[in-house]
Amino acid sequence: MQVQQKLGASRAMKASRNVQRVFAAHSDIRKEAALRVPLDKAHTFNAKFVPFADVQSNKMSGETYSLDDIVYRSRDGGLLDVHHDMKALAQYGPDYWRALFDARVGTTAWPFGSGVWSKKEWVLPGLSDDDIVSMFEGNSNLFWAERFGREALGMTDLWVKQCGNSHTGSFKDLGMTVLVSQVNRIRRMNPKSVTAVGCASTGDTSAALSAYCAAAGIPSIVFLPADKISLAQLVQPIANGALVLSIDTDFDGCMRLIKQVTAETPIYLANSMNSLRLEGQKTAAIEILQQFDWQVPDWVIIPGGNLGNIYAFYKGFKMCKELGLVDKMPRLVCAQAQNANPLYQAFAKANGAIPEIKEAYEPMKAKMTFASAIQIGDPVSIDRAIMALKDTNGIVEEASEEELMDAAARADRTGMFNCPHTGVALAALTKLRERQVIGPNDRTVVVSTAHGLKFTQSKVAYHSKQVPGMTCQFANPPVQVREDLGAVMDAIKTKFKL
Ligand SMILES: Cc1ncc(COP(=O)(O)O)c(C=O)c1O
Ligand SMILES: N[C@@H](CCOP(=O)(O)O)C(=O)O
Repeated sequence: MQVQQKLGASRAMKASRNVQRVFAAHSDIRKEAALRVPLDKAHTFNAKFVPFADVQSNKMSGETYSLDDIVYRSRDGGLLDVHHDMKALAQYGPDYWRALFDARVGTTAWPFGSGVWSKKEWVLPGLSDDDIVSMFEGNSNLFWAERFGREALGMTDLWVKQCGNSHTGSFKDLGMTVLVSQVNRIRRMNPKSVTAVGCASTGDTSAALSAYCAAAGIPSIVFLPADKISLAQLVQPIANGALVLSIDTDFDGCMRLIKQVTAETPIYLANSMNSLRLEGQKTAAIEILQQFDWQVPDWVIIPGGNLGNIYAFYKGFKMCKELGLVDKMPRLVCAQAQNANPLYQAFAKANGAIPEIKEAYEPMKAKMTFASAIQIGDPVSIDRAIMALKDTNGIVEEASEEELMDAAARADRTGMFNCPHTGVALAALTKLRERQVIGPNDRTVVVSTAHGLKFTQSKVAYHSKQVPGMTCQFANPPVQVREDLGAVMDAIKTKFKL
């Protein structure tokens, strides 16, 4: 044991040195990366696709696919998962991995300046650094929501992980860098294999896909439900040069179509049904642990739509536990909008008994919600989400339109600028605090999934009190004033009771 610890520590020091930039006479950081001393020539890390059912049952059937294969489903039509050689990773010990990941944070060394690729050995270990398409995504801030926690919820240890403070304004960048990098490799090996990359989207996936494809010079195509996404989201793929199809259906309809199109053409599927995406998204969980100096929070609350992200978080936490970087798992909460809540309905029907959720589950027709990016009635990753909840003693909670808008607006009053989906998570937290499920001193992380600036239409409607049937109790409408000192002074006196 001691020998392993010693080995771990010396390898960790070596690992830290490995991160340093080579500062050759090149201005190109890709070339610098090629000159870097390899981590360990002997390493045998590798990853492949396996049926998700094998992961669920913890029994490998022997059905596997290379990550270079264009395959989204197992032989029996089930989901796939990216399976890492955990034995090879375990040879290096927790000190090694912690030191390596910590040493890479915030560098400009290619590709480790990215929060995703700083964990490359756990993401896509076989990918050449040169195939990576990255905008140094990740490393998002995790901040102490001191005033909101204290005043609104009586909490001392509330944190918000700002995954929306990212290149295209949502957590989707984390998954898209991985997927587009892998496509880049596949196209390099066989240029005719993938003509374009496509997705169905409620706005954020399409923004991330089109940006990463544009960075790599790969054509992209996005299927959007007409009139159901925000203007800021719509303009992103347009600006990045994607083929934008605005389709007269909802997200679930777009998803059905893209599945058919990608099954019949050399268009590669970029939705989270493709498990490559989740390999990038899982790094946000590892980052949270790293930001807490490898301490595990009690709760992590995640807004859920297509339900890939909750599984990605679970997988990130689980890998850290399995490889000994931490000693427990947080409890996960999936927060859904009441108007698009198939998982919540099943959870309620099963009286919270997670093993019974699958039987109780029924897809639904999702209704309009301000949390438009999670207006999804038939989530592709339902089985993945159930596994994540089962293994973490998880909970599902819902938020009505008024609850989610109020929660976002109330938290905004303490300096945040939340998207409605983060509002769903904050409303779920409020309910769990009211019922004392989450305690006043429990360390709790709310995952903020998108930037509020992508959803200004809903905020304007709320603050103008233009939402039918909603009190908008935290509205702060602008005061219209004439260009006149007296009128200005009156407005100030009224507000501050001068
Ligand atoms: C802003 C935002 N929050 C939350 C989600 C939910 O993530 P998932 O679909 O992985 O459950 C999505 C996308 O669905 C999203 O775009
Ligand atoms: N909110 C998503 C919906 C699609 O989810 P995905 O993770 O399966 O791509 C979006 O922004 O499109």
